[in-house]
Amino acid sequence: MNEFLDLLVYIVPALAVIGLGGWAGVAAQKKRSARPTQGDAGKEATDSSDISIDDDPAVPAAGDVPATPAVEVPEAVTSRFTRLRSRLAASGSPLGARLLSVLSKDHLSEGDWDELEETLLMADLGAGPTSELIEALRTQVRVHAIKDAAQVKELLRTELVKLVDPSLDRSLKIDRQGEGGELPAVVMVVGVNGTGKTTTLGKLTRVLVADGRSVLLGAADTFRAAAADQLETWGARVGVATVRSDRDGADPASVAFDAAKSAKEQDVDVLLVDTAGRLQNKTGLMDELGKIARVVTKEAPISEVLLVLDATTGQNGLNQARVFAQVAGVTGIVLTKLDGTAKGGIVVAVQRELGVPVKLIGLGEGPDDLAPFDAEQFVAGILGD
Ligand SMILES: Nc1nc2c(ncn2[C@@H]2O[C@H](COP(=O)(O)OP(=O)(O)OP(=O)(O)O)[C@@H](O)[C@H]2O)c(=O)[nH]1
Repeated sequence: MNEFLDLLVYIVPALAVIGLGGWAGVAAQKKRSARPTQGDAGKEATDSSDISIDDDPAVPAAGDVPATPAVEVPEAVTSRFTRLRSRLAASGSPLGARLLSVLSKDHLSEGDWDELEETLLMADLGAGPTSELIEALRTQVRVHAIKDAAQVKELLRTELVKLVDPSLDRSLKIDRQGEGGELPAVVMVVGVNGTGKTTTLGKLTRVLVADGRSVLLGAADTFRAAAADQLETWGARVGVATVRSDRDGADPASVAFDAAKSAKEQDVDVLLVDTAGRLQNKTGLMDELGKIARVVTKEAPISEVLLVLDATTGQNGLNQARVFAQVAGVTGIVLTKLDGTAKGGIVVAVQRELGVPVKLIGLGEGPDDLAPFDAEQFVAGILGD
């Protein structure tokens, strides 16, 4: 459903939220199926004896049965927007405030321009975009003799939005595939350790479920023992099953294959595949990603490969991005941990570097702290609007 984020255009202005209208837009659409068929998913056999589907994720272990159903309803768009927007503003405002305080001076000295440059570089905007922005601002301020602080702010907003590039297609490819829509969409997350891959998939699961889509999770992170449990817990909270191996260190490609097979057999709308964190310089592990993708593709083409990057890692994140993009065919970036960092400039740097758009941003550890990326709203957040 390519309209996933496109609908932001219509809904966000009314909500004035950092792109959360995208979720609302999704919910407004007619869906092929309402909820995952958990019971059915559980009945499906998988090829490998040690790979299983938690057939009734919403039901807790015996002896621990609560009186009320355990399945949660994801937080409503209207109640999360203020919280998320203020987080982005809080993390971005040191940058915005510093830029504006310098630009609002009557006369900008060479020292002031240097300070601006330094501020932008420290926000991880990257050398190229920084000099472009400084150049554009210098020209405009000089030519139009701009002194008024409000005018300066608008100028800065326009130039920053240009750099972030609102024209990029940021829609998530989560439509069913195949000529008659007989195949599920397959979304895979990749990235180095601890960037927030599992958490992002958990949050995304909630969004898709709230949207009325049936989802299956594939725990192909067999390296970290707790990763499959973590994913399973995320799924269980919203009644989504997880295909996983009961054996630590199992072949991740085998789990991914079984997940894809089950997703197809169960006719779910979207399969989300988690992968283990891996350093971009470990060739064997990077090759493993290719293998996972190849076996999944035997069942259904991969719709999205999302590279999950920790926004606080700066230049190092860019190095990771380059290698993952080459090896794993990344189609979108998820920038996590944007709460609590003033390094939002990485959005521009990573998009330029890869030619791949930032599609989602993580703004906290909470279950609903994920938002579609929107250039204007992001810049507004940075400027502390
Ligand atoms: N503040 C903040 N924390 C986040 C965000 N996204 C994830 N985290 C936290 O980052 C930590 C790592 O998240 P995981 O989802 O386990 O990361 P991972 O990439 O799956 O980890 P590996 O499988 O070990 O590679 C957890 O403590 C998450 O709660 C975010 O947007 N903001």
